[in-house]
Amino acid sequence: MKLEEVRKEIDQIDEQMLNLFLRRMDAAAQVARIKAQTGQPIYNQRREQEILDEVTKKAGAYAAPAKILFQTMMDVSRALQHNLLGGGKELREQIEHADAAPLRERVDAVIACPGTKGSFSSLAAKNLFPDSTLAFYPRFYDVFDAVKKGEATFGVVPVENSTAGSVEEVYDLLLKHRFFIAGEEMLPIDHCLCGVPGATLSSIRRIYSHPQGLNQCRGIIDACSAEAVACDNTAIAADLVAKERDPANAAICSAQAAQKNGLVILKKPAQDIGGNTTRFIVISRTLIIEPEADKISLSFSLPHVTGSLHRILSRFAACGLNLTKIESRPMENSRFEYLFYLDFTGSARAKDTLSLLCALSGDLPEFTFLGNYAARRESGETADI
Ligand SMILES: O=C(O)C(=O)C[C@]1(C(=O)O)C=C[C@@H](O)C=C1
Repeated sequence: MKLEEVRKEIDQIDEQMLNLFLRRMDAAAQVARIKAQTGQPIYNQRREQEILDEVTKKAGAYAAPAKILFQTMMDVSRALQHNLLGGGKELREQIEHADAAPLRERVDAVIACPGTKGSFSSLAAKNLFPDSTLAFYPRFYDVFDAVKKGEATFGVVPVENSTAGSVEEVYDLLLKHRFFIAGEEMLPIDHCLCGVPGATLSSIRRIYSHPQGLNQCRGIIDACSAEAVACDNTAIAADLVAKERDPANAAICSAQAAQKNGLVILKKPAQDIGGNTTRFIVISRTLIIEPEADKISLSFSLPHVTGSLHRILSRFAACGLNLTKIESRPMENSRFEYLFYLDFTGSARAKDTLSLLCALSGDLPEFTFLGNYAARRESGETADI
């Protein structure tokens, strides 16, 4: 057979398959109506397993891909049923009625930042909320606590760095509190190695910073043969070095934090890799979706079943949503079970995306919509505070 002839055959098969798929979806819609009348749940694991067992038995050499195909068909069938029965109604209402006032205009807001004046998070907060009041808390934990208690309207915390990777503690706190993400900022991070006046590169024996700062500046720590000492925050490290007045101590922090504490800069930039950039997020107890929001964050858990993550991701892809970040974190009180955290490009107000989110909220264990906000593609300026 010639290529053109085989392709003709494929076209015919596809047409038949498409018609059968449409019939299958109509049948699933009928099942949804019956389930609504009889009060049965949409997901029926036993029925799905029976179908998959049958497919595996009959598909011979193609058993594995046939299973993926049928499992995907049942995923979309369930999504249709959720939508028909108004699944995710609460989420739909929440998104449709979300506050849309821009962050920059919230002059009365109090912004919780980790560390002290000069911390990188506070520089990011100043860019995001130029006219708001900043309040400082020692640790990321305390920032989340301040937002939880209502002491602060929002919190600004780092989530990932281009050299050292994710700030796992912040992901864990976010997944624990299930706060919304209302915005993000990216900052070029130029670290300084600094000490008290009189300190030199050869007098340094201990270097204090947040573990992220230490990880981004391994080269200079090794060159000084110094001990790396972890602190809650880079600006707190600067404060500590200033108070101890020992020329053997140094901090890795921002130039602003060094200046504020009267420290001298021994090396700038102190980081190993150029273009060092950190991404920060704004955490909020209430859902805020600014008009230009184009990034969606969510989390869910998944059963340990072959292809379960792949199937979810393919549903996002089918909606035209591009995955920009995925993170898995261990779930509390369960061994080797994970919560997945995902960022996608997209607007939750777009019809198809909203339908997908609503369907997933009824379908996925522990599903949480974490927000829709304006993605930053370029680094912001490092503000002076
Ligand atoms: O048979 C059902 O109960 C259906 O809702 C149909 C169907 C399917 O698409 O085959 C969809 C969802 C259920 O989890 C099981 C099967």
